[in-house]
Order: sequence, then C-alpha cells, then structure tokens
Amino acid sequence: MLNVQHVSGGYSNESVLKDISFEVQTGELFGIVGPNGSGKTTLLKMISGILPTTKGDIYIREKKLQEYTTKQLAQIVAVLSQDSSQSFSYTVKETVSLGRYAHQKGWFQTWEDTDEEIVQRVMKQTGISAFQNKNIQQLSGGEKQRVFLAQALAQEPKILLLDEPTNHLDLSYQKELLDLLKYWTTESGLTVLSIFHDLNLAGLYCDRILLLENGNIHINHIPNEVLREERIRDVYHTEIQKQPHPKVAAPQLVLLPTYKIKTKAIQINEEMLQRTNEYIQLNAPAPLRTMSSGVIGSGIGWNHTFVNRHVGKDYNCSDHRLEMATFLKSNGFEPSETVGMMTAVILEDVSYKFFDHDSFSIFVVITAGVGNAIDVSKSEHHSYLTVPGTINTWIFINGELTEEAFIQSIMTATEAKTKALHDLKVMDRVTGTTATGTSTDSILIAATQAGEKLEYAGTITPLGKLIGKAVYECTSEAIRKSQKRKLV
Ligand SMILES: Nc1ncnc2c1ncn2[C@@H]1O[C@H](COP(=O)(O)OP(=O)(O)OP(=O)(O)O)[C@@H](O)[C@H]1O
Repeated sequence: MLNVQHVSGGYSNESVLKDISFEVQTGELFGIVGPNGSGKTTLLKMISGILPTTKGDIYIREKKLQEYTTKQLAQIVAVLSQDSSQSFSYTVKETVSLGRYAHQKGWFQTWEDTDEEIVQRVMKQTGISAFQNKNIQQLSGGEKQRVFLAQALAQEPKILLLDEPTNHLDLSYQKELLDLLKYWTTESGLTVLSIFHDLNLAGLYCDRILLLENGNIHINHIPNEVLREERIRDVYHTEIQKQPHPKVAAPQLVLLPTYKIKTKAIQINEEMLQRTNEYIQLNAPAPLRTMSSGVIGSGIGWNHTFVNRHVGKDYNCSDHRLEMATFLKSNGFEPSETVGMMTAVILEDVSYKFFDHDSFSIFVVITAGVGNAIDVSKSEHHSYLTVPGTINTWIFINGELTEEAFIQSIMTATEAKTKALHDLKVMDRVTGTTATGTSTDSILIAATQAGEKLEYAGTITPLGKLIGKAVYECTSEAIRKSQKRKLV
C-alpha cells in the first residue's frame, strides 16, 4: 500500500531524515515512535505530500506520490495532524463535511445523500453527533481532536496518517479511538500510520513499530522486539522496565523514577507483629513488594498491612472476598494496601521466628491447623470444598528480591512445609497416606526491596536455606501447638 524508498530530506538547509526505507501493507496499524526531534512529523509530512523529499521516492499503491493530483491524493490519504486545530468559525458538522470535498465532482459542488450519510456515520463513530451544531471554537481540545478525526474519516481514505491522535484525549477516548482504528484496519482494510509518544499504546495496538533516532531508522519490527528494555533505554536515555500486559500479549514499559522517596532501611521483625483474638496484624513502616495467595491482595503488588483473621470452622459466605474487605475496612485497614488471609486456627498458636544472615534477614509467621490435611498425590479422592486456609505462611524478607527469587521462595517454603507435615506424620484422613499440605493453604512473600539484592531463593541458596529452616521450624511448632490444644 505504501512504499518509502531511500527517502532523505528536511527543511531548507537542514537535512532531518536520512535514507529512510520501509513498506506498510494494506490493513496494517503501523506505529512511528522516537524521541522529540527524531523526525516523526517530518516523515509524516513527506508521506502526506506537504513536504518534498530531497532524495528517494514514496509510492502509494505503486504510483509515485508526485504523480497524484491533490484531489486524487485526498481520495486515498487523509491526515490528522498535530496542528489541525486552526479552527475557522465553522460548526462541527460543517467542519466534518469539508472532508467530503475530495469526493465531490464538477465546478458546482453538490451535496448528495451519500455525503450526508457518511458525515452522520463518522460523527456518530467519533461521538460528536450531539454537538454537531456547536461552533468548533467552543469545544475542548479533546472534542476538537475528535471533530478533525471525523473530518479525516469523512474523506473515506485508504490510508490514514495520524500525528499523535490521542494527545488531547482522555483515557476513555484514547482507548475508544485506538479500538476503532484497530477495528477499521482489521475489518475494513484501512491502513493506518500513526505517530505515538506513548510507547505503551503503540505496544498495545500496533502491528509493527518503526523507531526513529536522529532521522535514522533504529528498527522497524514487531512491538515486542522494538520495545526492548535496553533499546528504549539507549534511544530515549531513560530508565524503564518492560513487563507483559496483564491481559493481552503486548509489551508494556514502566518508568523507573530516579527520585524515589528514600525510606530508612527498614527491618521487618516481631516488634511489628500485633495479635488480638480476632486477627494477627503486621504493619510495615513502608509498602512491601508482595506475591501472595491471600483472600485480599492476591497476586503481585505492594502492600503495607498484613492480616491473618480468625474465623469459625463453620464460616461460610457466598462472597468471601467482599466479606473480608468489609471486615478489614470496619477494623480500620485499607483493603487496597492489605494482604488478608483467614484461618480457623486459634491465633494464640501462631509460631514466628526471625533469622539473620550477614546482610539480609527474614521474619516468618505461621498459623497451622491440619484438619483439612491432604496428600496432593491423591487429592482426586477429595471433593472440592472451599474452607478457610489452614496453614497460612507469611515470609517477610529484609532484602531485594528478583521475580525469580519470589517464585523460588514459594517453592522452597512449600517443600519445607511438606517436610514438616511428613516428620510430624500428619495424615490425609480420606486416603490414609501422609499429607503434603492442607486444601486451602495460603502463602505470602513480602520483601522490603532494599538492601542486598537476592537473585535466587532455591533450597541451597543463602536465602533458601533461611526460608527452609524458618518455615520448617515454624510450621512444625504451629502444628504441634494446635494438635496439643485438641488433646486438652
Ligand atoms: N518547519 C521547520 N523548519 C525547520 N526545522 C524544522 C521544522 N520543523 C521541524 N524542524 C526540525 O526538524 C527536526 C525534526 O522535527 P520533527 O518535528 O520531525 O520531530 P518529531 O520527531 O516529530 O518531534 P516531536 O516528538 O517533538 O514532535 C527537529 O530538529 C526540528 O527542530
């Protein structure tokens, strides 16, 4: 659809673009990104025919750009530029209707039913029908942006060139516009070339991204390859981190602020632990990076407060997350900053230990009841029943963990717990075999992310050794305490 071949050029004596070549296929959503001044707008101006090239050629549908008349080009290419806002005193509808110019015939322009239909349709698609009779001068930046987008769409182009189309739009219109562009490229074969400053939006929506650096193509590839951490760091000269989008297979980048509120090196220990008959609570002086399976605050996050709540054995609730959130709120906790677990164990039977290594330390807190003990290798013999967690393991680490170390911490802790059950000969009542855990165990790994960097937490690493020992000892002690209580 579009073929840019060895294009160079710029303004008067200043050459901005240097030997640029790339192709865009029909139906592609093609992103152009790059730092300020890298030549993105210049490139778009050349493709739209506003700015001449000094070298090279641009082909649209295999025909050179210069061979098109202005009107012919307007039937194929529509442009939404950054400075579209040069608004004369037109109404919204009049402004959109100007987009039909390229399709009107003869000296005396006629307005036909199809023109009206198209104008109404694009106004609806861009959400501006309601104020079609308003003067464009009276609109907000985002509303104007949508009017000029509607004007470009009224042109019924085959190629849509957009210079930062989302820069005035609020979150919902950004998403709506990009969803629409994606829909039109996928379903109607519209070809879209768009400049993006927001690399995450580019990563989320584009089929391919061209990264410009000082007027040269740094790379033209799929988003995952273009948005590599080292590449973006080098080209944009800033610290970022790449992570997968939580819902779709797209890369996302987060900025790493240089200015961080530096808290004093904190140490999580038993002085921070408080217990009532109703719950055990630990308030960290700063948010901790967490990975957990709590009823509240599960998954990966940052949390301040940790609550292990006692509930009766007969606790039964259709929405235990909501019920727990309500409980937390009514006790003065902020659910969005809390990892919350439940247990039927008497909280007095909690076991906790602090272990120190040269440069890091861990604090482990465990409640354990084994009424629900299960041998995982034979769990098919059990019916599915959700009851409050019976072994709740909290592991606080005063150190900086990698993602790998978080996951390995869970593995190491699970092995240690299983060994404790084995050594105490805790049995699965249904199968008569040694239990490996209980049916609803919960775990929390929470790290201060300050101090020594701990790459790994496998069983024979320094961190793994501490976790293994602490979890084994605390689980054993907590089980013994709760078993003793039953015998009394
Ligand atoms: N009309 C102009 N006359 C002379 N030089 C210009 C003109 N417009 C842009 N330039 C220069 O060309 C270079 C590339 O500008 P361009 O607008 O293409 O960059 P960009 O990548 O779109 O930047 P931004 O992200 O800031 O929008 C810059 O150094 C800029 O100063």
